[in-house]
Amino acid sequence: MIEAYDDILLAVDAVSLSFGGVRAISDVSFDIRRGEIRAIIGPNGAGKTSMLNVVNGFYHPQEGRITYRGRTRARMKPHEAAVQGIARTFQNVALFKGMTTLDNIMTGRSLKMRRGLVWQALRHGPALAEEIAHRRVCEEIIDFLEIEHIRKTPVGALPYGLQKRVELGRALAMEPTLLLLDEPMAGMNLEEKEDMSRFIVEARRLRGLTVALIEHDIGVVMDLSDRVLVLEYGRKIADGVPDDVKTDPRVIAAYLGVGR
Ligand SMILES: Nc1ncnc2c1ncn2[C@@H]1O[C@H](COP(=O)(O)OP(=O)(O)OP(=O)(O)O)[C@@H](O)[C@H]1O
Repeated sequence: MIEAYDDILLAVDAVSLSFGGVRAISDVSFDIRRGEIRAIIGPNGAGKTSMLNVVNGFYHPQEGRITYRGRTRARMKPHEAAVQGIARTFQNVALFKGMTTLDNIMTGRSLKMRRGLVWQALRHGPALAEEIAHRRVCEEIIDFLEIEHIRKTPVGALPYGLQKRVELGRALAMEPTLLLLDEPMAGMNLEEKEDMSRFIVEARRLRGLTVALIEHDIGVVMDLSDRVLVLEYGRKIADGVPDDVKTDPRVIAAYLGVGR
């Protein structure tokens, strides 16, 4: 298991984010501990995706601070997030649809490739050795995610559930410290959700990952997560272990009870 479970990997402190007149996030603070699976839930429009975009540097909050691995950041671009070990998947799958599963997962390695494009194109000498090493990492991920049978299939031809799995593979290929998953099980049937849950738990165990995920399926969230942050209209209304959050009257009123 993870040794430093109590360490804070990421702290969000009094963050507020507006788009023109729309306040997407209002004064939200929470943290993510190293090695935990942290869920962010809430009704539609609660600010969940905006929060992931703040964490990975895609949006810059007007107020508040983000501290990652002990360093408080000013502004950060998404590609810097990747360099710092933050990877993410998207609500609507963002893969190269004409490329195969293997090639899509290989794109997750691009930051780790040391040889330039010319060397890569020549596929010769050190560049070839490097490519083989990257391929090996990707093949291991393909085995791990049980998608060997589709490794040469263009992802556009795959059912949605498998595309989500390939997207997870690409994120894992980045060998992140913090993995952000935006609705990893949306549109999946029960069996696919169980598979995805298993992969997330195993990725955490085997790779020492920390995971933050947005998910609407409350059953999955409560089973999978160590702690759950609940947002409503951009505000934090609850934060704690699943058993406490489940029974919190504000959460029941805002989210669980009315099925919005
Ligand atoms: N780029 C943007 N420009 C303007 N408004 C935005 C933008 N992104 C989000 N918003 C607004 O901010 C609020 C929070 O949106 P966000 O997508 O973060 O919520 P969410 O909880 O992820 O919702 P959902 O569950 O529907 O994905 C909403 O009112 C939304 O319309």
